[in-house]
Amino acid sequence: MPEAALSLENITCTFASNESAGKSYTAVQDASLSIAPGEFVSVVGPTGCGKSTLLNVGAGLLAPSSGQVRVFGQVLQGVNQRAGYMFQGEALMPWRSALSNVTAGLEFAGVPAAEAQERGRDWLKRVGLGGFENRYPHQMSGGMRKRTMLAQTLIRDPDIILMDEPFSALDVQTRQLMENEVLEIWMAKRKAVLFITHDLDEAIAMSDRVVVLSAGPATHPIGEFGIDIPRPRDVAEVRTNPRFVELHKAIWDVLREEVLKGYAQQKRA
Ligand SMILES: Nc1ncnc2c1ncn2[C@@H]1O[C@H](COP(=O)(O)OP(=O)(O)OP(=O)(O)O)[C@@H](O)[C@H]1O
Repeated sequence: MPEAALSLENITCTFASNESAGKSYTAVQDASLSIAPGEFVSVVGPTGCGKSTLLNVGAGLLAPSSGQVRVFGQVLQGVNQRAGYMFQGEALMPWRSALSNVTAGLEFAGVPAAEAQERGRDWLKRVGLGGFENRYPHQMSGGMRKRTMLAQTLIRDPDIILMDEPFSALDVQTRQLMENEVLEIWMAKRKAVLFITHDLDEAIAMSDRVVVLSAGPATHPIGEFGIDIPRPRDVAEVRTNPRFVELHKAIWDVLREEVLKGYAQQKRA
């Protein structure tokens, strides 16, 4: 079997409880998940189940209580340098222009300013923001800010792309445009992607494989579905494909109960 780009092996994450001293909460328990080079994998699960926790472990931003992460076969220690991470919220620096936000990672890595700027302009064009280099985050729409974040994530050409509900704050049309753009970029580069979403339609439309997580506590994968719908795909059109409808039903059968459990837990909390 070829070496996985990213492999989470028997990950458990236990946090000290913020509410009651001395108590702990095991968000994730014995979760294993691996992504092949070039594979697009989505993880879906009920709200609060531990999706971001798993992604943070894969990014090397959170050390698991037990288990290990391998990146192209090497045990991960510290931050995952082969990965680019696109966060759920707004992560642009308000005092920097679009261009300067996009080039920040290159600057920090010591790339000469002229080269960084050239690559930055090129990436801004690729995400449809040519001509908006000098806009500051507050002068951009939500979609433009997300495009800037996408360029910021991809400019370092990471081998692994980690995305945490990157488009959840966008309106449906902008969201579909951006999903198609991400697919187009991914088709050209074929990097390993771990994509977190609570939106099953988005997961199926984008992915090679969809992994379903159980409701927390002690979240772990409970189902895995290969998405055998031909590419290239248009995320809006693919939804009417009979295979899409079939897969949606099969995955929802597994996910539905977990969503209900997650919802009941949130109401109790
Ligand atoms: N640093 C922390 N300390 C304590 N508890 C935490 C910490 N990080 C996460 N948790 C808890 O772990 C659980 C999983 O959180 P996580 O953010 O991974 O869920 P999620 O599935 O990404 O949520 P959402 O769908 O709302 O984005 C939650 O109950 C959360 O409160």
